[in-house]
Amino acid sequence: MDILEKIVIDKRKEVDLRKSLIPVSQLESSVLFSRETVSLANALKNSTTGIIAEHKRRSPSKSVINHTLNVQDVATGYENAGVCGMSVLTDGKYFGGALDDLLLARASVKMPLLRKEFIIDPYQILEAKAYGADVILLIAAILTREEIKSFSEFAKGLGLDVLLEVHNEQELQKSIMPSLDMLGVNNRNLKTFEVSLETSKKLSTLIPNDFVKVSESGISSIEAIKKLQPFGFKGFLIGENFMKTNNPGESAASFISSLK
Ligand SMILES: O=P(O)(O)OC[C@@H](O)[C@@H](O)c1c[nH]c2ccccc12
Repeated sequence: MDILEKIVIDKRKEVDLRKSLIPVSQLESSVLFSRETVSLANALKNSTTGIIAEHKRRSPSKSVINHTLNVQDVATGYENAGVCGMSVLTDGKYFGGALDDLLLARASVKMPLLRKEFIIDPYQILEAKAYGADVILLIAAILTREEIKSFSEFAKGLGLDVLLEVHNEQELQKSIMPSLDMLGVNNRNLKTFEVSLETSKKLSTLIPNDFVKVSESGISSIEAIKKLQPFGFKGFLIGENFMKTNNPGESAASFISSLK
């Protein structure tokens, strides 16, 4: 069994437990549920830098990245750096995150927030909204075409943007549909952890131009971004490169100023 399969098995158990403890009606009556969302896709379209900065404490591929920072400080630092949006990992077991991280980030900033999660059930989309997200991630590798369609339409109905993540041509072909706002190419294979920016370049030509193209993972230099821009990428999701430092906001700020 590969790591992605393991994560999904654990996630189903976790979601069943959450559902039994917090009913949908409670999520729907939370204060943030009626908040008006801010579009990440629009922010990326209007930006010349397009950085989406991530809060990630650890990962199955790197183990500990940073366990000492306060998520509110990280969020404020990223916003001041001028990023287009922030990705907040909410998976606990494999990434050391929590839904409360999303809530705390929301309390600190106005910029678009992405709930970074292994979404396998519409309940998690309601949670995303209730905890202050503006965007959800859907991962093609763990969903059927029918699920991608129904989950993305459900999210759109709640005012959330949808970022659909693919890693190969087959995942991309099954996923293209109008209810998605952004198509992300993950340069990291979630089954083997291998990282190659060539994956973004290879798949870019197959992504129709009506989607905002995002390149995800393994980006650690300005040169990498300069190489990806000619392939039509408008968004760049960066986690470890910022989170491995003592001050992710400052590293994002200096990264963005050298990109301009
Ligand atoms: O830390 P990196 O290599 O800059 O990567 C960030 C982000 O792309 C990565 O965390 C990610 C991309 N897709 C995911 C899906 C689930 C968990 C994590 C991810």
